[in-house]
Amino acid sequence: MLEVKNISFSYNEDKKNIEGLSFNLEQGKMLALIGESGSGKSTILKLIYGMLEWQEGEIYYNHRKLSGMKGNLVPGEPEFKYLEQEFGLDSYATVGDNVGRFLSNIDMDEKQERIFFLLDLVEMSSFIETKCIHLSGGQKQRVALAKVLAQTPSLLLLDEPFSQVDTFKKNILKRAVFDFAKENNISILLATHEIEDALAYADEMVIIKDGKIVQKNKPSYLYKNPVNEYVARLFGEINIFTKENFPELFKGIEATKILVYPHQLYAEEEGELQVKVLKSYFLGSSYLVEAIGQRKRIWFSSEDYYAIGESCVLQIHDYQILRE
Ligand SMILES: Nc1ncnc2c1ncn2[C@@H]1O[C@H](COP(=O)(O)OP(=O)(O)OP(=O)(O)O)[C@@H](O)[C@H]1O
Repeated sequence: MLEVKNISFSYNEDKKNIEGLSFNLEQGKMLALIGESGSGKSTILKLIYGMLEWQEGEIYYNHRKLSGMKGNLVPGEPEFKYLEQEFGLDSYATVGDNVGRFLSNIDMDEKQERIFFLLDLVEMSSFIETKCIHLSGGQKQRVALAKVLAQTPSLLLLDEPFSQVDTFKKNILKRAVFDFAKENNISILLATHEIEDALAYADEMVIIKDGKIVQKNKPSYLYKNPVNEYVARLFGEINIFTKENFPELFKGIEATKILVYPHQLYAEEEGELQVKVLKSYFLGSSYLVEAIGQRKRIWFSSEDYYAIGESCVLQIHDYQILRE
């Protein structure tokens, strides 16, 4: 179990980049750190890995207090692996050599087998003899993933691990990596902008803003109960209605601000909200329709296509109350 207790950290004296951060991560589980760019996700990974020195608080791993940067001759906790945004590969070594770099040479057949297994997992086995300098960004990222998995770490710190992998490969790769981690009881701390990764795979999500935790809970709980607009907006195109701007929508609703996801707004014969369509985005099984009503942008889902300029009336079928 990883226990982060009340950690604060500043790069310089002007401001705290991380403030009073506390969370736990049980062995074999996945926790996703989500937040806008500059909120502090990478800094948190670097602190836990031991590449930066925190000024306040404590971090424990399996009840052992981590001493951070000052406690290790070489930065980095030995049982942890960190996949940074820059990948950390040796460009002039082959793909196979990069993945096998820290594996034992005692049994060379076993080593080769392990390298091949991991490259197969990330669908890069045909590049085993290729020098990394000749790979694309997405291919490098896949090799880097195989490399951090090579020694089966007990905690994996991943910073935007699929950012350069194309959509075509992304889902296969995510499943392979996250399933491998589950089967091997590897804990994952994942920093990402991609909310879909967190929703589908994370056991818990920690939402970060300006170095502080805004909310933490299971993905399904956060989706249904975001504390404020910042958390709600992480879930994509949403509608926030205030009683002040849309009083007609608040009949029978005891709140002053509500969140309505696009799939909770239906175009119907009768409704409270008159809108004009700006654009329909085809999503495969449905359309996401962008419209304007009372000078505000409104998003709703529809099975039908709506043309630009078309008018329709929307009805709220469900909503979430925003407390802040
Ligand atoms: N080496 C550094 N020196 C000074 N300030 C830094 C340094 N690295 C990051 N920061 C600042 O710390 C804050 C958090 O940065 P961090 O990289 O952790 O954010 P992030 O959430 O990972 O962003 P992104 O999603 O863009 O990677 C930002 O305000 C950033 O400008």
